[in-house]
Amino acid sequence: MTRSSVTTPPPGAGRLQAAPGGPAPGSPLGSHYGDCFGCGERHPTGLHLRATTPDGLTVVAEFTVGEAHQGAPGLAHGGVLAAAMDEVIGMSVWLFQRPYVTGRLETDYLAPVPVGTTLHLRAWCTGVSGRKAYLEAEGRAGSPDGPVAVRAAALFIEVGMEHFARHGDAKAIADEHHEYEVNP
Ligand SMILES: CCCCCCCCCCCCCCCC(=O)SCCNC(=O)CCNC(=O)[C@H](O)C(C)(C)COP(=O)(O)OP(=O)(O)OC[C@H]1O[C@@H](n2cnc3c(N)ncnc32)[C@H](O)[C@@H]1OP(=O)(O)O
Repeated sequence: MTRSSVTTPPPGAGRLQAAPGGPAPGSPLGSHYGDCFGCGERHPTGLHLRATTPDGLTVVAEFTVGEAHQGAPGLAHGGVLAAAMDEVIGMSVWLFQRPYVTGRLETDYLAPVPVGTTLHLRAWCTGVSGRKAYLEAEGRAGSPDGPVAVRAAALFIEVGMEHFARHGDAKAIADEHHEYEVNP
C-alpha cells in the first residue's frame, strides 16, 4: 500500500482492542443509517454493503458493482470504489463502539473493476493514537483470495454523537440509534 505519513500510525500507537459490548466474532455489523449510500438498505442505488466481523477486530463485506456504479462504460467509477473502501473501514465504528468520521482516505487502484464483479472487502486497524485511528482496506475481485483491485489507507477521527446532531439530522440519528445519546 502506498500510504502517506498522515495514514501511518506514529511510533507508540496502540492496537485496536475489542471493545466491551462489541460484536462477537462471526457477528453481522448492521447498517448505521438506512439511507447511507454505503450500507443503507433504503438507498435505491447505493452499495448495500453487508458486513460482518470474523474475529471482532476486522471487517469483511461484499459489494457487487452495478450499472449505477459505472464511470467508463462497463467499469466501476473510481469514486464509487473509494466509497466502498470508506464504508468498509467506517464499519469499524462497531468494533470501536465509538463514532468516528473519515479525516483522510488514500486509494490505490490496481485493476479496472467490471460491472457485475463482486468485490470482497476487508478492513483492519493498524493503530490508535488518541482520537486518531489508522485503518487500511482492500477489495479483491471475485473471491476472498482473488486479485487485489483496490486498496486504501485512512485516518479516522473519533467524534461525539453531537457531531452528527450539530452538522446533520439529529432526529434521524436518534430514530435509528436509541442506544446513543445524540445531544448530551
Ligand atoms: C458505536 C457508535 C455508532 C455510531 C453510529 C452512527 C455514526 C457512525 C457514522 C459512521 C459513518 C461512516 C461513514 C463512512 C465514513 C464517512 O464517510 S464520514 C464522512 C466524511 N467525513 C467528514 O465529514 C469529516 C469532516 N471533518 C470534520 O468534521 C472535522 O475536520 C473532524 C475530522 C471531526 C476533525 O475536527 P475536530 O474534531 O475539530 O478535530 P481537529 O483538532 O481538527 O483534528 C483532530 C486531530 O486529527 C487531525 N486531523 C483531522 N483531520 C485530518 C486530516 N484530514 N489529515 C490529517 N490530520 C487530520 C488533526 O491534525 C488533529 O491532530 P492532533 O493535533 O490531535 O495531532
